Amino acid sequence: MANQARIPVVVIGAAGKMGREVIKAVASAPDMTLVGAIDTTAEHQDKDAGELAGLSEPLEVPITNQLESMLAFAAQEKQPGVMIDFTHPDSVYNNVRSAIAYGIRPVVGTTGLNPQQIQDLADFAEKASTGCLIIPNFSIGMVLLQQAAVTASQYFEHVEIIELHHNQKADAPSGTAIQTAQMLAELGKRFNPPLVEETEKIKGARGSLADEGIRIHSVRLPGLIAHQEVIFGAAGQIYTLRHDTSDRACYMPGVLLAIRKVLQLKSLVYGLEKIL
Ligand SMILES: NC(=O)C1=CN([C@@H]2O[C@H](COP(=O)(O)OP(=O)(O)OC[C@H]3O[C@@H](n4cnc5c(N)ncnc54)[C@H](OP(=O)(O)O)[C@@H]3O)[C@@H](O)[C@H]2O)C=CC1
Ligand SMILES: O=C(O)C1=N[C@H](C(=O)O)C[C@H](O)C1
Repeated sequence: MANQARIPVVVIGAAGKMGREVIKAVASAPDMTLVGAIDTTAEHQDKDAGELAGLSEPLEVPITNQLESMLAFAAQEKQPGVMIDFTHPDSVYNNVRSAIAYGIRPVVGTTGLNPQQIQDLADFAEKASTGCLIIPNFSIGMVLLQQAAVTASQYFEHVEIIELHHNQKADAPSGTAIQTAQMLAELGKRFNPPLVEETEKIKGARGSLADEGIRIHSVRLPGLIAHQEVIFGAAGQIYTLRHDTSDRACYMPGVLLAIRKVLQLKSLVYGLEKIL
């Protein structure tokens, strides 16, 4: 495919665990080309993004911390550009606003945006008539788990979520667990009616309380990547749904799909299940 016809992609968080994986995936996609690799880590400035990601050949795209100038550069490409964000909950909101301001479509993997921030970004994307995707989890297995959980929640009154992640994760609960709880809460029924008055002898023992009485428990340990259980209970039975990741490559088909789909959108869409 001629270079002009490829989707120009900017990766922000390029030196991180997910950013490196995305760079490899974009480099191997026949319809995409990496035009920018942004990361604030001082020790990685000016390194070749491909080499940093572990590719045998350089991509001739240096890591830079200059977001605005990189967005301005991408905006000059003939094809509409996409920025994929895997950074940090503290920076993602401003990154996305900047991308939209330059006409670059954001695909957001970073979790930790609060509901007000998501609404603000939706309003901003709508006004700019620009596609934007916020995807708390890019793996197909998690979409299937969530669908099964929604089905089960029609028949169970008691449910708790346990999410388990590596201990370099900044936000808790995970974006995926929050989204899963939201999906169950959308049914409009209250879960976990109390049978006794509970006392937490140590604060937080019963986890965090999401909408409609759904509890989320967060585990952080080295050795984990990303895992989630949704546990339903009823008299005499337990129904457990579990998803495990063993390699961040599991997110890449979803990431590439999102890069292609965001170009067809004119507003903000939340969740991988909406674009499958
Ligand atoms: N949606 C999904 O399917 C998935 C989402 N995630 C989410 O993606 C995010 C990133 O995860 P992960 O890759 O593991 O994290 P990492 O910490 O490994 O990578 C983040 C990178 O972004 C850099 N960074 C931070 N702030 C900025 C900024 N303002 N501009 C440019 N670069 C910046 C960091 O630099 P420094 O370290 O120097 O701060 C780091 O190199 C998290 O929110 C995580 O929850 C993760 C996996 C899957
Ligand atoms: O930080 C991670 O690793 C992950 N973050 C996302 C989340 O918060 O849900 C997605 C996945 O769980 C991996």
